[in-house]
Amino acid sequence: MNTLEQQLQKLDGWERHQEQISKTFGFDAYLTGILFVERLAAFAEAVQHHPQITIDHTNVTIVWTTVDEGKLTDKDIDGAHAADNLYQANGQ
Ligand SMILES: C[C@H](O)[C@H](O)[C@H]1CNC2=NC(N)=NC(=O)C2=N1
Repeated sequence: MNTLEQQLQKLDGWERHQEQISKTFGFDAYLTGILFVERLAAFAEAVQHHPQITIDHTNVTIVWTTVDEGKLTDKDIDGAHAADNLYQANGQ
């Protein structure tokens, strides 16, 4: 059985801060980062689970937590994998 802790350990480069996980993605151009944000936003709408997103020029920081439950859940793990997959698909 995969506990949340085990799933968190499988994530690459995500930092845990209490009941949040975050990762900063770097891009070679501002609009490449914006494209990543658009794709992640489409994912978020599809699954109705939305990350905090901070855009700082070519760096995009994603924070996942499950607001309704006030804690980390499987939805946040799924969101982290989705962000990683979209980042790779972007050719970064
Ligand atoms: C009704 C709606 O699906 C919920 O309010 C969703 C929307 N998006 C959400 N996003 C996040 N990050 N956490 C939530 O608990 C959450 N709840």
